[in-house]
Amino acid sequence: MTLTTLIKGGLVVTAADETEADVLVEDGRIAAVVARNSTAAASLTADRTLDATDRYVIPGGVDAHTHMDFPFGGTFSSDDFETGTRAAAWGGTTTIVDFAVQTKGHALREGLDRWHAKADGRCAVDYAFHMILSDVNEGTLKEMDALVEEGVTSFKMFMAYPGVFYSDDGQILRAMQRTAANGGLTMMHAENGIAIDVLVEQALAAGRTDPRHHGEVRKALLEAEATHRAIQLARVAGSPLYVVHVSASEAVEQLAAARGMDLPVFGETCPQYLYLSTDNLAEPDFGGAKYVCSTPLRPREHQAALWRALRTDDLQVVSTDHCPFCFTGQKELGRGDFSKIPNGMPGVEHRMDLLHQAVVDGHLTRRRWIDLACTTPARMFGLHPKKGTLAPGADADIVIYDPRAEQTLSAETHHMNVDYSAYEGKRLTGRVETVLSRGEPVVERGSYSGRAGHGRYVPRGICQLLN
Ligand SMILES: NC(=O)NCCC(=O)O
Ligand SMILES: [Zn+2]
Ligand SMILES: [Zn+2]
Repeated sequence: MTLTTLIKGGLVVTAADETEADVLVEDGRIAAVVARNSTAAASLTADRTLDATDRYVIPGGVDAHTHMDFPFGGTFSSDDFETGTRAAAWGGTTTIVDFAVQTKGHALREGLDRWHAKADGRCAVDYAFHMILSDVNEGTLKEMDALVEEGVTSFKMFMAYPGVFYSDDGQILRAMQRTAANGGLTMMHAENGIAIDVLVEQALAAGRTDPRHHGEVRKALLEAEATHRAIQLARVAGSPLYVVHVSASEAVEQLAAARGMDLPVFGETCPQYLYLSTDNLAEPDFGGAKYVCSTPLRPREHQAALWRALRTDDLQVVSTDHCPFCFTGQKELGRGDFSKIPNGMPGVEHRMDLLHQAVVDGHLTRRRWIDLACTTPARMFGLHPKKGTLAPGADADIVIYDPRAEQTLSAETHHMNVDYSAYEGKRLTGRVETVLSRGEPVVERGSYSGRAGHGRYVPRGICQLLN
């Protein structure tokens, strides 16, 4: 017999509402959300009661952009599915959507099977996959239809990284035409990689080898240009478009203009672009390498545009792009040549808290916090209403959140498998207290009770934001 759980006394916050309500969980699903002043609330009983007095009760986070055990620059990201999903659970994220990789010259199926093998039996929370297209050809295009049918409904392409993941405009157009026909969503890493490589070569030839030059050569205008081009290609193909890790205000302008024309164009940013900047990339003694990611961190002036776009819905999702590499032995591969620093930063554990801090600081409302971190990612990637909300029938992925707890982020205390924190010493108000994944406690009042293998693969439907 399965246990029933009653979460009592909290403020239930969803993207749509804030209600003093109690939440009843049965068989891993939400059975009822009952307003506290109703007669029904008085008669609710369960095998186990969790006290949420003075706490928020929110949906588990949906992080739609992670890279566990991801190959880059001759190494692999340092979190695998076991350590990465455990850290996600600690941070109140109960679903991740990771990127399976097609290797050049190989089938999508081969890459997807490899990602299933990496994740199967290892995850602490539920997971799904996008597919990275590294080699768009006739075979790839045919396979895309089958993947959409089986629940891998989004495909990432790269206008960056020539010779590695890069697709040219013709390949991009063909793949977009395919998603226009099969209901898939095209995701784009929008940076002009061909032009960037020229600037990289020139910088290195001039002796500009430090990490800060990574930010300088990956120019905001080259993000904006690629964003513009991706939008026009999507228009020609008649396909929806989701631009990942947007960091430049000029790229936001492109998205806003497209959305102003009612085009099905969406965008995501990440906490690192909201809180960190080129100042971090300039940290001495190669310290800037910790912050090398692409798109790169930008000068602080870009942040206001990103916060504004999150409020006005020109950006709809905040994901982490969690792709950690240890400083020792991994980031160090690029000492003396910034182009050899593996690209990516850790973050899967801190997204919910960093966005709650945005509520504290007045950038976002509580409901918008939940919308950006839980509900819209679930709808964008075909997981709603099973994931991303608190409503009868939804999976009981629930976080009890203490909005007044104080914490200081540090590599000493985080749970990600990486030897530094991008936010070392940052003080935050608010903290995840208890996390349920399909009704099972995975974090209980600050101690871990999850297990590898609890997390299940979730096939996805198509994007739910299209008319
Ligand atoms: N973002 C990053 O620097 N690394 C991960 C790969 C990608 O998303 O481009
Ligand atoms: Zn990318
Ligand atoms: Zn990424």
